[in-house]
Amino acid sequence: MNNANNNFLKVEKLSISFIQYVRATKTRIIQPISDLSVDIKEGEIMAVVGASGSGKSLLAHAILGILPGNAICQGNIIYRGEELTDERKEQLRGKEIAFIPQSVNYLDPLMKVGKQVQIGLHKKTAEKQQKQLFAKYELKESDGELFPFELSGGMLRRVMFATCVREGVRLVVADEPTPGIHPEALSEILSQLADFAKNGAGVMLITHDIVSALEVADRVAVIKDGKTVEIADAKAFQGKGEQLKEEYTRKLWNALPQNEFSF
Ligand SMILES: Nc1ncnc2c1ncn2[C@@H]1O[C@H](COP(=O)(O)OP(=O)(O)OP(=O)(O)O)[C@@H](O)[C@H]1O
Ligand code: NI
Repeated sequence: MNNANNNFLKVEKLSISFIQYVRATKTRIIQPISDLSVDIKEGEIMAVVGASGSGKSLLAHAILGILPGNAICQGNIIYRGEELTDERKEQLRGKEIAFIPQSVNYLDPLMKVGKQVQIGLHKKTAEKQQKQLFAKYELKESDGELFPFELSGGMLRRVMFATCVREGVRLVVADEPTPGIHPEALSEILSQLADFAKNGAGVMLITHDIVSALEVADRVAVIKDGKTVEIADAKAFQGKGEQLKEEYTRKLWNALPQNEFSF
């Protein structure tokens, strides 16, 4: 591995705190992320797993530069050898760095979904490309004329996926892209992520679904209470987890329904 590749994306000792107003005059600080480090190489899929509330979405939002205004973010985020400043994040967001958000509320409620998928595509070919993307994600052509509230959760998720398939994408951050997706579309989404990686992009796949993630991930970062517990090769998730370093990771692995009875 050369140096440039190692420096593709490096999140080092990230901490995120929020100032909360308890009463009119009193404030307190909460720190959901305190010591989080993760890195992604070019062409690699890094799964980020952890319980609800462990800080996965905040990590994604920190990389994208879309944390709420009252968040205090410390630590380093290095992208392709350079500090990812707020300004840089804004420049790259939706272009080199694609985001599939966890909540479908990120879609514009007042814009037809077909139009939303056309944003960022070359004007001349946008409509054609959007239709191809719809076909790829098993959306009907007529669905493009619908507003977000007229689509099911699974359909919305597929629309969001289509919005990030763009030429020139180098980093894809997908925050729980698979819930509510039926099995065929799920494998399509996983293989799309694998395609991004094959084309040289780095992919961060945030998910609760370790089993699906392992189908495509190269490594897995395990997050607990805003800290990195372990970063393991996907291959280490087998048997009873003997190759995993941390007790917490082994427990997570062994608690999966298909592993529970393997003792
Ligand atoms: N704007 C905010 N202000 C205060 N606390 C916040 C804010 N956003 C998130 N948090 C807290 O930070 C913690 C981590 O939240 P985050 O959304 O990153 O969790 P997550 O791992 O993505 O969970 P899930 O799997 O349920 O999506 C939670 O305890 C949450 O309450
Ligand atoms: Ni989340």
